[in-house]
Amino acid sequence: MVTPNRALGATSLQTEEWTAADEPLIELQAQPKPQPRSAGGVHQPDLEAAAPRSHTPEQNPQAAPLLISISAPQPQPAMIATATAATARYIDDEQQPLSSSSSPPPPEDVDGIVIPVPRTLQSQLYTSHFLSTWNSRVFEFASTLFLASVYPGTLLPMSVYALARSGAAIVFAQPIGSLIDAGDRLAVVRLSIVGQRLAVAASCGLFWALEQLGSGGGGGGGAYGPQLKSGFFALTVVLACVEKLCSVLNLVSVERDWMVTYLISVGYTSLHVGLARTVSTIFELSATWVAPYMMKRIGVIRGGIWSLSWQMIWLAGGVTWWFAGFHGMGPTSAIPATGLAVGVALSRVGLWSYDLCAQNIVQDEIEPEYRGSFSTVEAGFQNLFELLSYATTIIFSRPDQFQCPVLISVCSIFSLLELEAIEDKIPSDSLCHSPAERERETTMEELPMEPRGLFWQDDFVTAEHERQLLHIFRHELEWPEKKGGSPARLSLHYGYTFDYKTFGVDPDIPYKPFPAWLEPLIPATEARPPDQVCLQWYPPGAGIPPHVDTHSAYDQLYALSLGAPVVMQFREGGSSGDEGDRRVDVDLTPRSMLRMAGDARLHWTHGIKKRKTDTLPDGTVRLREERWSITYRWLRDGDGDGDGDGKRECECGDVKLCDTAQRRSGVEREYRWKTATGGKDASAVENASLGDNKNKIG
Ligand SMILES: O=C(O)CCC(=O)C(=O)O
Ligand SMILES: [Fe+2]
Repeated sequence: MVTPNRALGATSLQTEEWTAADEPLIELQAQPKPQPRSAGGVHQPDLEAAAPRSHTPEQNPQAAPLLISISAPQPQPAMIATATAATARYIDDEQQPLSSSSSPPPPEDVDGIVIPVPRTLQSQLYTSHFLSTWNSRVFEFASTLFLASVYPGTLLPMSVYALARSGAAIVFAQPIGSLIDAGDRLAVVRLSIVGQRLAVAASCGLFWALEQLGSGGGGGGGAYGPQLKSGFFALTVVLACVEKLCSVLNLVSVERDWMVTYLISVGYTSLHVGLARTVSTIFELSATWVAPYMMKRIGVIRGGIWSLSWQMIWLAGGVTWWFAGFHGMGPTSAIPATGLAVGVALSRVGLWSYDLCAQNIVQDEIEPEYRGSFSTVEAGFQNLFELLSYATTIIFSRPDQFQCPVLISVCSIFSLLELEAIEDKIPSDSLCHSPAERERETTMEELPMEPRGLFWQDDFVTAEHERQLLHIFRHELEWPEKKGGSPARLSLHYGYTFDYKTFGVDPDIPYKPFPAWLEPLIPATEARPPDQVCLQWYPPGAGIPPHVDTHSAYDQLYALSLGAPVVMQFREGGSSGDEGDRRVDVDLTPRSMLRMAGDARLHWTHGIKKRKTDTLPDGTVRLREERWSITYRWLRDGDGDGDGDGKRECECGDVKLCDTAQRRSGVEREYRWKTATGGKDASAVENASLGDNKNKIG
């Protein structure tokens, strides 16, 4: 479809001169930087909604996955009993919801001793657990702020700090688990609380001392200032590890048994629970292999959608099973509980896979400088849903009300998927059509404007396909070294390499086959594949000088735009210094394919100014962002003029822009370049436009 107003108006940049010197990069203005699309449309809400979410090993290495999802109900008195059961067993006689007539008898430990849990202990336990979780989260956030203020301008200390903290949780996961399993549970909870508080208090003192020492290594502390600062920092790292381990200890020792107890209360033995946990963990871990494979095959977005769908299907199945049995057998019957447990365990493959897909999208979509704030907002949402989960289980705390939190949780997950789908504008066929199939459906239309010969196609690739491509460009390709300080375009070449001395294919450089990602991007509108394809990366601020792609060498020309939009300027007849030549700006929108033919190809130059913003016709100043383009070139037939010499020649006769016309009219090569480029260095422009030297092409 032809986009109206594609041409941005021939006058908007009329007075600007186009030389490197005259084109200083416009510094970032007070333009609001486009906010990252809220989570690239796929931000990570807490999919567990009404259940505490701790599905990464780092967050909760020990907690049973099953527990996490089904532990939504607050522990009933009987549940607390086994939660703290290492040395004593309690049952609250007054409340005993699990020993109602329709329920099996309350759980007993192997010794069969049951001791009531005092209400005060229950509420203390809840309060303490709430405070521990709160403490840990606030500390995590505050420590980042402290470090940012102590070490401005570098992410290194913060990263070391966070890495050590998370690393400790992973490395010490096993010993912590053994401590919980082997020790006195109440003592372990106490140890975790005291340890966490002490670590936080000591860290605060150290942060204060670090602040006093000043930022950037200098400041206070006299001659020993820097060493002191490093020492203090090392101590804060150790304390962060202690704090993290204590918080995991607390989380696991208090929360884990809710689920275990629930399953035991419906008739599970310890062996059954152990088996269920193992199977569930295997499911979760399988996502580590499933997700990357899936992303490779169908892309991150579709991978994310498949993961969410998988999650929903199993959750729906589990919940249906559970509800079906709920009225018949009661909440404490093993069969409905097993149905729910199986559904939840299987659904978690989807949750983990989704998380991995979302991480990938965040990496690709969110600018590095926003990733920090993005992650804190994300963490905020997780905490919010966690709080909501506690709230629902406080409101619906009896086992016969357990269906309410479960229902709320599942509904939240379903509605979140709906939101994701709407926000990401997932096309209805995106689950089953490959991008390659879709992209050939449309055809090119000529833009109704001067220069004639610009053919356009919106959405040559889908947004999802584009995302996959950008991922490959960013992470899988080897780009040539960047030279110089200012933002410069980098190029990679495929197919034949053009030799500017002979104006033919360079026989010394072997044909470089098109990589798999390029194959589906070859325009199907030409009789044969292009002879040369050039992938170019434009960092913000980079451009390409005005030029015509060598007439004699190449016939038609296509350019696919990916990433951020950019304004390309066409100038009539090349710049000969007079200001009368017409200029037309064309907004190259992402995923669009442009074909240059006729006048636009032969008699107008094209180029992209080196600057950090583009001004649109309505006055909007748009910040440049990373852009990639793929240029496709077809070699002209040799001996097109029929004189038998086999030379590639162009018959357009434009002495200003055509190398054949210039050669025929005796214009010297050097001069020819200068004419075409308004006096700029010739080879620089040719290299700029057509792909640099042989070495780079490799
Ligand atoms: O980046 C583009 O879209 C066009 C690049 C170009 O003109 C060229 O490579 O010759
Ligand atoms: Fe070009």
